[in-house]
Amino acid sequence: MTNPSLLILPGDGIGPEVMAEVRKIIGWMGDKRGVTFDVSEDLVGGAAYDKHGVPLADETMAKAQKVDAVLLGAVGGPKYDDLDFSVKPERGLLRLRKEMDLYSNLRPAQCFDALADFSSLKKDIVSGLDIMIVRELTSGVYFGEPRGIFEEGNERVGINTQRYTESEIERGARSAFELAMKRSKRLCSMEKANVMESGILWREVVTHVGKDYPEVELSHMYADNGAMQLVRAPKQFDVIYTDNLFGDILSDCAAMLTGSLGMLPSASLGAPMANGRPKALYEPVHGSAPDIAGEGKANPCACILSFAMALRYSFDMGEEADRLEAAVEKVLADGIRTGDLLNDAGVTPASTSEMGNAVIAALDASL
Ligand SMILES: NC(=O)c1ccc[n+]([C@@H]2O[C@H](COP(=O)([O-])OP(=O)(O)OC[C@H]3O[C@@H](n4cnc5c(N)ncnc54)[C@H](O)[C@@H]3O)[C@@H](O)[C@H]2O)c1
Ligand SMILES: CC(C)[C@H](C(=O)O)[C@@H](O)C(=O)O
Ligand SMILES: [Mg+2]
Repeated sequence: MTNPSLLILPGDGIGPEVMAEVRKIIGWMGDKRGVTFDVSEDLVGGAAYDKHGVPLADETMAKAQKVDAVLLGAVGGPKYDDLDFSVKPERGLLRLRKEMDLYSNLRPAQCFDALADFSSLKKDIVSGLDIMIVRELTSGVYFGEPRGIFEEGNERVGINTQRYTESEIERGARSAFELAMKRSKRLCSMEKANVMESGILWREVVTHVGKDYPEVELSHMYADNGAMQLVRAPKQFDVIYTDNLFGDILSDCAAMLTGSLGMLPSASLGAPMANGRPKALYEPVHGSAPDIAGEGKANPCACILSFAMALRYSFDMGEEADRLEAAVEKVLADGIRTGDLLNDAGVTPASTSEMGNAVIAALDASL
């Protein structure tokens, strides 16, 4: 049997720093669990632009299409702010999502007990929180045409188009309903049907798909209210299904419920490949964090937990994923924290690599 294959794209800023900790875990799995991955590595984002003049080389795209799963760190940074839009680092990530057709983006927000005190919200509001945002990832205003900056009379106009077909809404909805079936059978769909035609269609299609899942309790909410409800009473939600842009914003918002953006993993899944595994890319929800890049301060948990999602969703290794998640939880419970999870100036934060080493020690202790 061939080993499962992984393409690692560390990217920019703190991307390579947090990915180094995932590499340690991949090594540990080979040494201690007899699970070996065929790992290749390549460039994405600004790092790819520096070498190839594009944020994702065609060869890298082709490799991503072939592997069982892609792990991505983060892209972007101020160095690239003035680049032409077509070669900005973020375009590399968007190309991967679009060409791999990764339409279902799972962004879980789970508040570990050890961090309940650390959230900016009151402990009883977030403690025990475990929600899943399903973000449609390959359409909507991120990709709709027409788009661009055009001359209009004596000024310019910037245009982006929110566009959704029924089938795009439907396939994402099915993935959200399937997840709801495995969880507590509650799904809340968020759009703005009060002001957007695409929102009206969204609500209709999701309602229609819901007829195939009679056990799932479906509700609808305007996305602005959804943002407010997420900070008012987040535990009312289980699975949330929403569009590309609302999902981007709502998931950053949900991140703070867990204590830090440095805690939120994600899985971007597409249709099954010939081997039955879904096309997949795993990445932390956070970006390249230019304000702390290069200082060894980044929290690697989001990237490590993204790898745990890869074990679960791409490789059917649910027990190994549970073990890794439990190891992260133990490290946090033991009080080992990077700076984003500390507010006591008297405590020295763990570095990125100390945090990764602590996870390895917790994994060792779990055997
Ligand atoms: N998936 C991605 O690659 C991705 C996601 C979001 C933003 N970006 C890009 O990253 C760049 C910076 O964007 P931004 O500053 O708006 O968002 P960001 O997520 O990079 O940072 C926001 C804040 O959170 C902190 N933070 C983020 N991740 C952290 C971690 N792991 N540990 C500790 N602190 C962490 C940062 O220090 C910063 O203060 C931009 O170029 C943006 O386009 C990329
Ligand atoms: C970097 C950017 C393209 C990306 C997005 O907007 O989708 C990011 O914010 C995310 O949340 O993954
Ligand atoms: Mg985002």
